[in-house]
Amino acid sequence: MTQFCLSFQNFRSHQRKANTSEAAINNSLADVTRMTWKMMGLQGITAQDFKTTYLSLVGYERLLAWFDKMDVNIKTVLNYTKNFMQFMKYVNIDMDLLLVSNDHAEFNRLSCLQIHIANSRSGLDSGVFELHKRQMNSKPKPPTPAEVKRVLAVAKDDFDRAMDELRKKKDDSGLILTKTRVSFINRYITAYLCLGQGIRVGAAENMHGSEFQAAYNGERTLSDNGIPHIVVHVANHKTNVTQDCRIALDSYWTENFYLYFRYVRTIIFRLKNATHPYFFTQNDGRHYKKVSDGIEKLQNQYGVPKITSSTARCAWETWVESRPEAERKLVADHLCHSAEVAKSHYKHGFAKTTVDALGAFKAIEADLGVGGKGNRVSVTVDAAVAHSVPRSVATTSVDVTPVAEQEVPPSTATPPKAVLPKSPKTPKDIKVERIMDQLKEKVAGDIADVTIPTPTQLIDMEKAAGRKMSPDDAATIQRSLRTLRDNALAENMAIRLLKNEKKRQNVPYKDLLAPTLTAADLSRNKCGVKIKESQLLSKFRSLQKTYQSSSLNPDSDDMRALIKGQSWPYVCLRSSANKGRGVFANSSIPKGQVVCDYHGQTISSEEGEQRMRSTDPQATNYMLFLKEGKICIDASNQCTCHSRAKFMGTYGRYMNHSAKMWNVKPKAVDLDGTTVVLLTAIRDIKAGEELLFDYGVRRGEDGEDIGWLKK
Ligand SMILES: C[S@@+](CC[C@H](N)C(=O)[O-])C[C@H]1O[C@@H](n2cnc3c(N)ncnc32)[C@H](O)[C@@H]1O
Repeated sequence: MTQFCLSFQNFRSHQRKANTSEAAINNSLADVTRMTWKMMGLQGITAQDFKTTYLSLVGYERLLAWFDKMDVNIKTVLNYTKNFMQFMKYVNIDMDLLLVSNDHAEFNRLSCLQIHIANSRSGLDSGVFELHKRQMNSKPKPPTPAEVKRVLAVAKDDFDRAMDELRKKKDDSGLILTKTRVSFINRYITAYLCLGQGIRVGAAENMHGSEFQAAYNGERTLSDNGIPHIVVHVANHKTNVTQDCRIALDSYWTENFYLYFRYVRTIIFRLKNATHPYFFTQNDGRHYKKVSDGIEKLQNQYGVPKITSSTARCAWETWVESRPEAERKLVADHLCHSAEVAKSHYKHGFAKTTVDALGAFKAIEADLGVGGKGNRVSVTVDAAVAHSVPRSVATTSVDVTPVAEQEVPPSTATPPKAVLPKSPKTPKDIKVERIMDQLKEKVAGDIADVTIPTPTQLIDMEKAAGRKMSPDDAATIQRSLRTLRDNALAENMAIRLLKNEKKRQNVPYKDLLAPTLTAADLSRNKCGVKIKESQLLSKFRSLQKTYQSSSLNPDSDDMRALIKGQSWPYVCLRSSANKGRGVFANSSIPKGQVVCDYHGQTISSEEGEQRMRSTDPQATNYMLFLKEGKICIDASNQCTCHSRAKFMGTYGRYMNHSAKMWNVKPKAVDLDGTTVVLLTAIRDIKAGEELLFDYGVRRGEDGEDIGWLKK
């Protein structure tokens, strides 16, 4: 008891020196006491008997098992262990004073315990990290800058054509612009500003005609990127955005802005018999209000991914997060972020208040290369994309209802956060991190110095400390010490398991050893995580199944993210003549590419048939019967992995049938215990083609003739 109290005092005085508050010290000590008493309780030791020697490895392992059994929140466990580890440091200080000279074995024993706790703790840490990673992977990711550019690329032809018509007019007499045209031109230009230049909604709306005119007349020119462009300063605005902004226009855009200014605006004004100071106006001559609406219409019309200017900014912010400081600052500048916002997003504490996105776009584009870089499914943006949408769709008339005056965009004072924003660290976080770093260093140093004792030596040490240690416990300690240092043991263990599994299942060894498996699983072991046999084996089995059934690795984080986020890059939903909705290629698809998945509720065939019987035979049918395994995937009802709204938008359920012209084939795979049907292109598919697969049935449920089933 004396040693324990002394350590408490030591702990207190050291924490006070580190300026930790009394409340925090008391909290830590409460954790330590709780943990120690629990360890003792689990070993059947009463408080009266307590000595440091009872802080044993077995007790600690039992404690972890107890946490497990009680389903204690992992963060609580981390907290307890953190405090316990810190405390142990001070026990060791005592040990230095009291034990090293007197009781070498006790000192060694406690060192082993401390290392073991560090080992488990980093295991827990990486567990939390894994969990976080999995959660993040299951979230839909923001679009990449390359995807942002697609919005503009797809509609560019139509825009150029519209502007060409304007260009051909010598004067504006007799020039007639339909409302649809005006609306489209407005949208395209504002989309360019919001998406292409990263200007927040609101800023460009406040651009004055006179500002553009002044710039056009040569008041301001700039060519610091080697590309001549004019810069329009937008200084006078009414929104609560606090920055001025600069819009940089290359010659292409200067001319298009001019055409807009010269013809589109004047026509609108003449129609409405009004004058207006603002550069952008609606069809009825009013100030162009809700740019984000316009952008959305453009995206709907052209069937390109939904990107608002805020998600465009998210894309930049997310992308730039992993970039060097200077680049982060550059993007913050270009995105017009205030110092405050920039600080919380990128933590560099400074942002200019101007926009010169052309430079940023060029710099970042150069860096991204074709199709983008980074951890996302990339979409290649090339000229082909611009032609990828059938003209019939492109010329569909759009709703040009003027946007109501009061539809002011939501406050732009608080720009949206990047998708993976790191919340600002509190002083406490920083302190905890520092302490943890110190501890890690200490532990790492200890490991480097400690010669790993053999199990026999460990048993002897325990004997010297007046305790008994079983050979199993000794082996556990040794293993935990070794896994901290290298993977060899864990690797051997895995291979041994594989070999046993091979014998049990009587399958070729190489089929079990999936290429990504050992690397991914064993690398975690660098953190000292013990491999659980059961986990390893179940992973091997599911991998084995999925590898056999698909050429693409379905058991990959990418695949999970695609399914969860339904971020399949090659497809879009459109209406299909006489068939309801259908899935279409939004760009050319190479043969062998998995285009999307079909999933829903997995039920038995019998249950599926029963459900079919109880629904209206005329209703659209979303049941997919798989001969293999006699199961049915019911995609009319919500799956377990998506919300109802999200599930209704999953692509596979909208894929139509063709018996003769199918271009996609289904393949069932097992993904984390759920059957998912992956749909793979059987040939190169052109942009705009409808994707079809053979439902495998030629007659109706009651044997009736159904024409489309045979085509
Ligand atoms: C899995 S859903 C396909 C999506 C469906 N088109 C929709 O809009 O929800 C299957 C249903 O689509 C329709 N369908 C599929 N292929 C078709 C085709 N080739 N011709 C006509 N209708 C078709 C049928 O009504 C069928 O029950």
